Amino acid sequence: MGEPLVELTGVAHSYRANRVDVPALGPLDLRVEPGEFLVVVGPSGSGKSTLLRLVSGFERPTTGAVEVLGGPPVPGRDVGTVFQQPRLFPWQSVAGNITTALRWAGVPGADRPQRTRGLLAQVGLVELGRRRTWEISGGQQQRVAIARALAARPRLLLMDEPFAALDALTRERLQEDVRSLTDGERAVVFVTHSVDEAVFLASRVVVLSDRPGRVALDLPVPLPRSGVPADELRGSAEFAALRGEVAGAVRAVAA
Ligand SMILES: Nc1ncnc2c1ncn2[C@@H]1O[C@H](COP(=O)(O)OP(=O)(O)OP(=O)(O)O)[C@@H](O)[C@H]1O
Repeated sequence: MGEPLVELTGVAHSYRANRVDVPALGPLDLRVEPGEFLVVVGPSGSGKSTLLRLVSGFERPTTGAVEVLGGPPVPGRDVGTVFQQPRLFPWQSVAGNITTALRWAGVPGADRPQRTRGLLAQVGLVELGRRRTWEISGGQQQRVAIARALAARPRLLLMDEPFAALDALTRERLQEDVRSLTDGERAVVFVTHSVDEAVFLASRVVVLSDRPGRVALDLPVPLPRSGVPADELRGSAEFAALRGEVAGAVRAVAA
């Protein structure tokens, strides 16, 4: 095993609300290696978003240590993030949103047009660069959000229920595209409520228990990551078996 991209050691997090500590997550240990597509599933309120906030550095753990790339995470520097809502700038074009992200990432002005075109191509939106963000569909907006998150070439991509607001067909198409976002270098941590989505996307699924979330199941998903059509994969016996195992764990923690 190489150097982990993410390492959580004895991490627990509580929020303080109305003078009461509300335990939200942990204690838990978790490592994410380069190339992993980790999908986190768990009941509502089990601390999934809290986990992402700790990894992105927007929140510090109450106890334990969070390390990203070997040190404490610096918000906005180490990771790209995609949320449930695309959060695009409506006063900019599709391409403009991506160019702005490149500028924030410190990419020199002369390189930005070419990098913008490359990112548009990567998310299948070359034709739509000049449109305003309200002139494209919800699925296309979420593609722009993904391109924007990739602008800084982050080693780690965090995705917090990014497809929850999309229709089923659009959601499946985006899942097929997003599945290939990991490579030997990059890892993805993806949060969802959907067991099907988890098994389709993941190279590994973690199921969190009810609040405060702890690791109830940590399951490798050894499905092929290329060369098999998505429909065939979703219809396979291996897929069904893994889905059954994850669904069983989700039912058990919810009971
Ligand atoms: N800023 C906050 N202040 C107080 N409590 C909070 C805060 N943010 C989250 N919580 C509480 O911490 C717990 C975990 O919240 P979190 O949003 O991480 O869960 P989640 O698993 O992402 O939930 P969901 O699936 O519903 O999005 C919940 O009980 C929530 O009410």
